[in-house]
Amino acid sequence: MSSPYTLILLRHGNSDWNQKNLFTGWVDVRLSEQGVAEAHRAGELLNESGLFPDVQYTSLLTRAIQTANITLDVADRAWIPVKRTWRLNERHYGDLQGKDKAQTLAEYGQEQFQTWRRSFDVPPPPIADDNEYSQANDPRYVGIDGDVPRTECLKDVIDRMLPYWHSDITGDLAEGKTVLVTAHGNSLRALVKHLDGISDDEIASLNIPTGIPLVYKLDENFMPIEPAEYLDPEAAAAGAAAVASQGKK
Ligand SMILES: O=C(O)[C@@H](CO)OP(=O)(O)O
Repeated sequence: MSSPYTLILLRHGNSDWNQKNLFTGWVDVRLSEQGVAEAHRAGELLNESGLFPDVQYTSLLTRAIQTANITLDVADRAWIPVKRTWRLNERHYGDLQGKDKAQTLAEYGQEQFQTWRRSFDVPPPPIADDNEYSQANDPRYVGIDGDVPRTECLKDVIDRMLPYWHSDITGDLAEGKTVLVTAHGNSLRALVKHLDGISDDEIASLNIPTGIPLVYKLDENFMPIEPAEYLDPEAAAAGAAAVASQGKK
């Protein structure tokens, strides 16, 4: 058997705060009109490729949930089981949550801005619990394992996401299910880093576009047999470049 397992990764569609160029993290914003259209297109791309998800994973954030719902509806798979976990949430952006990316770049300079956005192990300053964009008292996180984060770097995301990959997602893959994971720019960067064996330095230049399914064929160790493919490679390249240049507008 050349490709036992199929995994599809999908970053949520463009959100209201992507559109406004604000650091988002765990702030629960909704899809923009563009994001809704991207989620539709993602469903069409699944149809065109003959891919049929058997189980859906999402974060606890509305933009991922909306994307999953729309995509599955278009793909005529709205009936499949859905599993939601905070472990797939976007990286908590600490005190940057709610701040304008262009203003932050102008205020702190390119090096600090890039360190906060893309370094492996330097988190932004923590958010105060009384900040309007804190999740310290958000009822959806009651009972999560440990405290609600006040900030996270990519390494922190890997540390909370990968155990779930091993405990839950690979279990569904092992049963031969086609798994669709609808999550976020940085939680998916964390998973792609693991799957593609990307170094701590090189991951800085990897950006994931919104709304375009990325398909992995995995072996029995749940590692890629071949490079993953975006279902619309041209749009994916343009989308990734746009993410990389955020702040410069
Ligand atoms: O603001 C965020 O939460 C993320 C994703 O939108 O942004 P960035 O690409 O800057 O990590």
